[in-house]
Amino acid sequence: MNKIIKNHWLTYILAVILSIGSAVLFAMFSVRLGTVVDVVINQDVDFASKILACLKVVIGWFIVSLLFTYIKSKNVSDIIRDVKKDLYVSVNKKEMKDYVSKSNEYYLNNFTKNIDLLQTNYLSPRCEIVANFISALVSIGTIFFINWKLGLSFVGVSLVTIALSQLPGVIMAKKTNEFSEESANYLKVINNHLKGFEQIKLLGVSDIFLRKYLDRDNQYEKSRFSYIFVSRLANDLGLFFSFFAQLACMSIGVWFALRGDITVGLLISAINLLNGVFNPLQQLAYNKNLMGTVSDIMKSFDEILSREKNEGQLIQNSISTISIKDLDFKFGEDKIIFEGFNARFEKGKTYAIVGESGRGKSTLAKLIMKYYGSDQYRGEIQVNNQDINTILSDDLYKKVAYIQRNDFYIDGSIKNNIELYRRLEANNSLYGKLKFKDSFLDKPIEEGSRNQVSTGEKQRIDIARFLVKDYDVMIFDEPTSNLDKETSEIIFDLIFEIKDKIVIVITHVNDESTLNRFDQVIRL
Ligand SMILES: Nc1ncnc2c1ncn2[C@@H]1O[C@H](COP(=O)(O)OP(=O)(O)OP(=O)(O)O)[C@@H](O)[C@H]1O
Repeated sequence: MNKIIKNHWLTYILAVILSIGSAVLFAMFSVRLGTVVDVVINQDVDFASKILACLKVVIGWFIVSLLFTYIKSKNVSDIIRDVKKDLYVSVNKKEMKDYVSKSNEYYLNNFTKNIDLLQTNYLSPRCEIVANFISALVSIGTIFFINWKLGLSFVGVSLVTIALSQLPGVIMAKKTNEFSEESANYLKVINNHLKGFEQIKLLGVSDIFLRKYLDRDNQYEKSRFSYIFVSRLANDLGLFFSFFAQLACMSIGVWFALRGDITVGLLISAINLLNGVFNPLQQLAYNKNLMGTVSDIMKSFDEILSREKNEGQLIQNSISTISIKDLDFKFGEDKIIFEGFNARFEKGKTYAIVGESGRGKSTLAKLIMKYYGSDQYRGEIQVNNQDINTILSDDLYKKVAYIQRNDFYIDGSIKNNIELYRRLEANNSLYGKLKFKDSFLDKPIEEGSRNQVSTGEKQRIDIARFLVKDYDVMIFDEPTSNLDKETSEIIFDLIFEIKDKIVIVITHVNDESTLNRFDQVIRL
């Protein structure tokens, strides 16, 4: 994160320079305002030129402040754009095992809510805090210039104000984290309920799910309330301390004027300069508290951004064997899936993996596809006698296809959904074998019309996405589960047409005639 932020040092420095300019012009305006008052009191003839000088400074201040706001916004939006880009790239470069260890909503929350919090609670305050500090410094410096004793007294009062304004920072940090966490939980529930809309409706369980939703939303809104309240409270407390401080400073100023240490005009200048001290100081304390709230969010970004180097060897030659040796694997402490399991798959042969539901058929495919790390199982999984953990994952996925049911679609035609933006050669014979007519391939599958594609058709789309490319190994996970007998036979015919590859089919089909077509049937 810090690296991305540092990359935008130029706009940040520019913003700092402009904030110095704005503070200096504000101080100049305050001093000139005092001279205008003194001119009036002394009935000087130079009144018009003093007013004009004052006006020029105000216009200058406005232009510089406008530029500051523009550059600050640019700095913030450029950083946000880069953070999001890096997050997207990092998520896509994650190893399968790392990605699936977190929920989709965890990532979604980081791309949305946490990005917003990064902007409001860190990047914007980060620019403003410097402007706040500089404004306070220049204004106090100018007061020193008017009268150093007055300046010294103001510094004392300011320091006390800053110290008191820090108090709510710790609570603010806690409430921000709670708000972010509750947002992720909320996203999870709402996302799931929307996905399950049809089931909820058809089962008539809307009321139950409404209650579940309200429970979760209640937690979320409570955390939002605490977050907003504590943030506002911090701001109001800052204002409260600042009012007291201004009152104290003003009293000190009047006392100096009464003693004749400063003129009435300079007293007015000093009082106006107090705006350049206390508003920014109050903002500074508030911004500092805000910036302290995002440390957990930053850690979360860093966690996503941290990329294990995608290292590993390429698979030498085309894949001729996959061996599983003495595999022990369990979920949690007691759900044993494999114990001393051995299997060997060879090029040119077809394998059926059968077994009752929940035995671990898909888990076996996922182990080969590195969904689980080597620290999660014992034994060895080898491709061409190379341990899969030493193999570059992307190379594995280039050579091994794992075809499973999924609901990933892009807006476009069925053909676009098979091709998924890849430049592929025409596959008319494959489409013909899969019974895809031209009218079907051109059919739109956009948001809203997805229900117009049947489950069996979707299943064939899933299969076609992989069959259009050349792989050494093809693992089909229940390729015919939603297909009629005739289409199932077409799919099996297609599968058995595949030559010179390792073909593994996870299936519930148990008719002997189909199973007999495989070279080996592995029963789990
Ligand atoms: N990430 C996980 N955490 C905990 N348990 C899991 C996880 N993934 C799967 N399981 C459990 O492990 C068991 C094996 O799952 P798997 O999907 O491999 O079964 P399967 O043999 O393919 O079943 P089916 O034929 O029903 O698809 C199941 O009981 C499943 O509930």
